[in-house]
Amino acid sequence: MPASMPSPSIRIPIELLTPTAFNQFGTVVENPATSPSTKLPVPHRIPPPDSVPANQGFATKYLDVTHMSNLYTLAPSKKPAKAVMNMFVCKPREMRPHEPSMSLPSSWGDLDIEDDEDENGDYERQLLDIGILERHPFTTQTFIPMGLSQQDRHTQYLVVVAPTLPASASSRYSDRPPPYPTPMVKRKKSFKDMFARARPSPFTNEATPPPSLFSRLHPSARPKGPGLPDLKNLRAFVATGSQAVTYGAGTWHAPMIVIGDRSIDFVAVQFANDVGIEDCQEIFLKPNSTAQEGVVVLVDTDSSGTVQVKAGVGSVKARL
Ligand SMILES: NC(=O)NC(O)C(=O)O
Repeated sequence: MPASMPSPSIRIPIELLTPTAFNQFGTVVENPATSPSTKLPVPHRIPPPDSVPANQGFATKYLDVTHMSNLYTLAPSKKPAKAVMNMFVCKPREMRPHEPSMSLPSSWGDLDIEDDEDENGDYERQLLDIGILERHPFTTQTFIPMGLSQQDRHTQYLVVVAPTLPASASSRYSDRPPPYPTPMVKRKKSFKDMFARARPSPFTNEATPPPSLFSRLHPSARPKGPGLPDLKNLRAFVATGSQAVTYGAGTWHAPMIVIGDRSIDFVAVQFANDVGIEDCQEIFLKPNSTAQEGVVVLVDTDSSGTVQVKAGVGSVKARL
């Protein structure tokens, strides 16, 4: 893994965190009955998880609300992982004042980057520089905020994620790729075994290859591939205190970002084996020589400090 990669000058708008919008990166855990997503048009909703009555009728139990994966059996060290819960107490980030720039708008979503005022002219736009991304190739990671309500408008958090570039597009930055889970291919010993892998199979009617280890995982929990982050398609979502988020294994993400008045305590649930490069891989984003700035999230807040949604579902005058 290179220590850094060149980054374009790019400005990212903020979107509403919804299960559908976050789908390719992992899952959003929230109460389906009170989720802001219930107000979205039907095509933007994901069916709620199955539920059953529990606790003698005093609870509704939603089943399998997020999908965890432990892929450490594929790690080079073979050191087994254990399930861990860590706590991250995340301080509010410093931002810099807005200034016009020649930076490109992100290639995802519509964005009028000059639109920084409401009808009363009292929105404030600030700039948040994203200088590092990280991923956990062998595990999902779930961040659960504590003590923050859905109504809290003075403190919110951002989830910043990037798709993964194809490995071929990443090779020019790296000679030695860092460890990444790849399904093991067992060596076949007999001709029968070798032919059994041919498709269409001479021995069965199967026409499709056997399912890989990853296809048995929920799509949100599957590893995203060994490549570097696709910075041009980076996305930034604003979450409320009633939402937890699970990053799929290997999803490139920024360290948790708190916007507002106070720290947020998160419990983070994941697997870990204490081998540094297998647990966490980081990459620094260095603006390239011609870039005026690097990767920047545009953070618009109203007079109460509420982060405004500027792209994606619910962006038109949307409020969380
Ligand atoms: N996401 C975040 O804030 N941090 C991590 O993922 C970590 O494991 O350090």
